[in-house]
Amino acid sequence: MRSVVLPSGWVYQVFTLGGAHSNPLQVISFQTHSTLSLVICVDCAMGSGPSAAGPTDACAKYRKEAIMAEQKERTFIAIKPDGVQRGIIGEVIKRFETKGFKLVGMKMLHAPQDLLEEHYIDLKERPFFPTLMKYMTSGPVVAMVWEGKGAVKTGRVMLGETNPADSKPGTIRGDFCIDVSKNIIHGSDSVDSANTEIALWFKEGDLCSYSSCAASWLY
Ligand SMILES: O=P(O)(O)OP(=O)(O)OP(=O)(O)OC[C@H]1O[C@@H](n2cnc3c(O)ncnc32)[C@H](O)[C@@H]1O
Ligand SMILES: Nc1ncnc2c1ncn2[C@@H]1O[C@H](COP(=O)(O)OP(=O)(O)O)[C@@H](O)[C@H]1O
Repeated sequence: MRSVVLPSGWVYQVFTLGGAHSNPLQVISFQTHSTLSLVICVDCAMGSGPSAAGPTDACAKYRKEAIMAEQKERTFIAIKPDGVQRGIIGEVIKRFETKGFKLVGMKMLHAPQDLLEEHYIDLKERPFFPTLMKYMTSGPVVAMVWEGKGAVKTGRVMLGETNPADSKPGTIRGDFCIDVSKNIIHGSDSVDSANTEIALWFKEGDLCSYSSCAASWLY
């Protein structure tokens, strides 16, 4: 049996996959925080059984499913009232579209106060919270869900820093705004918060699952 020493902060888990798989398959997943980094089949990793002839069919199938799941990561992006009023909706959509992300949900709404209080619950004790609520209820917002590999992390890079003054040119906040209290756009900061925010702003039936003909040119 082979053994590995994991760098600090990494964990591994061994589990058995059944269900959709024709053969029950035991896999080891290596993770750091919530990021799935590597999944390997026990047969292949341990050099026993079918691995002598290469990865098992089930392993290859699981890997393919894991890659496809990676491409389905979703992030919640909202154009704030100042972004709507300043006519930046099209520019934001253009940037996410031309990057290669897939739009799977979008709606314009006057966000109710209770929704915003839930959305910004972590900031409730911050001194600027009342200003933030006044700002976010000052006009309609455009709520969107974008899908693609690394959508959360890359989405944040595309947005820039919270304070536009710290945002590099080329980022949305770096190019289109000046002040932290009017920073035109929101983007989820982790996969977990993306899932929470999407569930808060959208009902499951509001989102569209579809294949994009561009996928094979992107991945
Ligand atoms: O949630 P989003 O809106 O994407 O923002 P963020 O992740 O970049 O940043 P924070 O949660 O720290 O702050 C949430 C928002 O609160 C506002 N905000 C943060 N700090 C602020 C401050 O010092 N004064 C006024 N508004 C502030 C600003 O609109 C931020 O985008
Ligand atoms: N110091 C601040 N003053 C005014 N508004 C702020 C300040 N910090 C954050 N905000 C507002 O609160 C929002 C949420 O903050 P936060 O979640 O920290 O950042 P981000 O929006 O980049 O995820 C910001 O986008 C911004 O609109």
